[in-house]
Amino acid sequence: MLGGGGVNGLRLRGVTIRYGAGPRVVSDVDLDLPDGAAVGVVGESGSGKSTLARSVVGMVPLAAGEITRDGRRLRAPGLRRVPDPGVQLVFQDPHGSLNPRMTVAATLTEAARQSGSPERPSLERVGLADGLLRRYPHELSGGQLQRVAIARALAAKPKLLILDEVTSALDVSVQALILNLLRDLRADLGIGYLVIAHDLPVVRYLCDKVAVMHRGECVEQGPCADVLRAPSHPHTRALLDALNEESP
Ligand SMILES: Nc1ncnc2c1ncn2[C@@H]1O[C@H](COP(=O)(O)OP(=O)(O)OP(=O)(O)O)[C@@H](O)[C@H]1O
Repeated sequence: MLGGGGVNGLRLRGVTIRYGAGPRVVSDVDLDLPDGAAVGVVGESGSGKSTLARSVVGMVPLAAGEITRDGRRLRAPGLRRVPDPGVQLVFQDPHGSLNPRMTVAATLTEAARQSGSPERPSLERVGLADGLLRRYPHELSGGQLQRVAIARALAAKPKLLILDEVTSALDVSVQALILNLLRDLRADLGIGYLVIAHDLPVVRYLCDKVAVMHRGECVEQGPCADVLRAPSHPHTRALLDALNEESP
């Protein structure tokens, strides 16, 4: 069923989320990610960024609104979770997101099988040597694990990767390498990103547009250059101050 009017890319309209009978933690959010676009979502802790990201892949249900991709309704209240391999989520903590009892090769083979892909995603694509295929997660560094998690997400040949604080758990020097990798992947594969981040330089590095969340609402969105340099909303200014943002 078409819910998004045949529009290309991911579209969120009126997305509202609550956990159980609790208060709304995301309220009436509209967001557009045309194919290949990279959009950041920033906001203080608890503002609903991760919840919004999880709703896109169907991990949390919507209380109101809808999410469509290429005009196909994926998420809406009461709608059974529609699988969409075109959107993959990469988590903050690669230790928690990879099965500790599976080798890298087994993890990637399993991801390929689940997505119906004939071939295992390549480690070279994410800057790792094939020699790591036989290792288990505990034998890898945080940066290597995050690269494996990214390779796994690429198995389904997604149009969009949701990156939920993917560099936050890593050392600063490793963060830069992962950001370079993500930028290269986008340039080479044309995939889009929805980047959830505390860190505004991360968003500025990876994204064209940014949306600012405050207490579950999207209070401002627009090109990074406009929003991060000359925010119009007081909460964006407060967020920039809180993060000790330096003038570019
Ligand atoms: N599983 C859950 N059950 C109940 N409430 C939850 C759950 N997960 C998150 N929340 C609440 O939803 C609100 C939004 O949390 P969320 O993690 O989406 O925010 P966030 O902006 O991603 O924060 P952070 O940057 O700290 O990760 C918070 O008030 C949080 O306590």
